[in-house]
Amino acid sequence: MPPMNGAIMEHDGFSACELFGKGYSYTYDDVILHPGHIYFGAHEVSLATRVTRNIELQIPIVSSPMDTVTEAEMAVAMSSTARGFTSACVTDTGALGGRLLGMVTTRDVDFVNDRHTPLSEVMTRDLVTAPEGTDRAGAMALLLESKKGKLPLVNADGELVALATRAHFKAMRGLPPQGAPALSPDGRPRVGAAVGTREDDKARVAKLYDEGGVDAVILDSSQGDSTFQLCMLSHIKRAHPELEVICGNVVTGAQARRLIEAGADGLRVGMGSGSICTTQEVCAVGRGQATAVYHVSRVAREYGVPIIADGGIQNSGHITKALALGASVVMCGSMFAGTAEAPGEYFTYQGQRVKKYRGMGSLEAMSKGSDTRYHSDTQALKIAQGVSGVVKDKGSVRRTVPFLCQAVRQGFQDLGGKDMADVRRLLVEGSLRMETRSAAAQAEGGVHDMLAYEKKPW
Ligand SMILES: NC(=O)C1=CN([C@@H]2O[C@H](COP(=O)(O)OP(=O)(O)OC[C@H]3O[C@@H](n4cnc5c(N)ncnc54)[C@H](O)[C@@H]3O)[C@@H](O)[C@H]2O)C=CC1
Ligand SMILES: O=c1[nH]c(=O)c2[nH+]cn([C@@H]3O[C@H](COP(=O)(O)O)[C@@H](O)[C@H]3O)c2[nH]1
Ligand SMILES: [K+]
Repeated sequence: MPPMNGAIMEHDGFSACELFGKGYSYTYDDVILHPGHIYFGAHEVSLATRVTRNIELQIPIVSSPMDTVTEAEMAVAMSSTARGFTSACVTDTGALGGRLLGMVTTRDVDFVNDRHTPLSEVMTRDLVTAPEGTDRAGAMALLLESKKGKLPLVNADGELVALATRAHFKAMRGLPPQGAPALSPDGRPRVGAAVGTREDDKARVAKLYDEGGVDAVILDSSQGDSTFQLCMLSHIKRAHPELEVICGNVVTGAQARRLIEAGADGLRVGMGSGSICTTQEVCAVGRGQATAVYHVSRVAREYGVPIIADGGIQNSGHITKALALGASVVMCGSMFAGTAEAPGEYFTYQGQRVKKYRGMGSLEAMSKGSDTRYHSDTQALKIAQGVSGVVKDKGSVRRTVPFLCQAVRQGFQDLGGKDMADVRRLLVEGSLRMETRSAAAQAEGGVHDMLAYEKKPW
């Protein structure tokens, strides 16, 4: 049971409401959270959350919709599902949960030239299966024994519940446990896509929804409180009422309220906080990210709308702070740029293995693709709001993300919050205490007085 919180009685530190009401713009490093009381193990902490009103995720981390961060490979890895598909299970409903009828692999279709051949004519019906609940070790043993590549898991009624594959187990060797994938009720990996707010983006939304089967779209603007977003939002809600719409970006309660009242199912928070962003320098607008997250979350919570803290995340501590200050999800660009799953090839820069990372408002990105968004095809002057550069090789997100999540679980444990709702309760009732750090306190909080050291996060 959570204990009575002594911190309030001690009047130590400040509640978020007190700290963020003082007229300063703070970011994650300015603020330090006070520990609460630990009464559970870190392994008991659940990070399950919502990214929109109706979409649940198993972990509170998503990758940025940027052309040097997220394409198909990143999306597949972030949803914690198997890489690539060379086979398909056939069920009587055409979906997970239906009765398993057979399986089609490349061996069944390699020499079938008529692409209209029904799967029922070529599929393998005589399958080795395992009962629902078979664990990883059991599935691997069965794959070894049967010498098959695929092992469908079925329940007592013969309905498909999962598929274990040799390729997946091989790919996962040496990686930490990946956690449960984020799936829709019919078993598809959850996916969202970013769109603009111009007339031709309506056709893109229709394609994404009808053919791509996306669960959510993000209206992707630096300043989301615009007539353009309100028009696009109302169009999507009329044309595709089932599609969840995330609006943004916003940094104030007023912006948030207008978009939520117009029907936004989620909000993306952050203006100029990104590692590649120059918006605050160029346009003079934005907000310190911790302050932005807190104030937007206060308004969004009134409506039960989740918010995404977007930009400026540099470490697991920043993720814990963003979630503790009211975000339901964090969005990372630079953390995931330079990973194996990010688009682009590695190359050598000053002796280091690197990949390209660039802002979507950089001159380079504008002249490739996001060009027409800025009307720069018809206007002579291009004003960049981002930079283009390189980041170091960061390995695989399949390694990074499980460690980040474990670090956040430990952060939640230190705060005394068992899950997102618990941490939210601490914030709202004011028992989550915090204060700002002086420059010297920030230096003390980092590594100091070492002649040489290696900083290995995990
Ligand atoms: N989070 C952040 O701090 C920032 C993010 N970015 C990223 O850069 C990219 C581009 O952002 P934005 O420049 O804000 O893109 P945007 O497409 O929202 O806006 C580009 C320009 O087009 C105008 N516009 C949009 N819809 C219109 C319509 N229907 N009719 C006429 N004009 C219209 C806008 O007012 C703006 O001047 C996005 O990926 C965004 O996430 C850029 C700057 C800051
Ligand atoms: O001012 C900006 N100019 C840009 O060109 C730009 N491109 C992306 N973004 C935003 O930055 C976020 C990623 O930030 P991080 O690298 O810090 O994770 C992303 O998720 C975006 O919100 C931009 N902001
Ligand atoms: K910045």
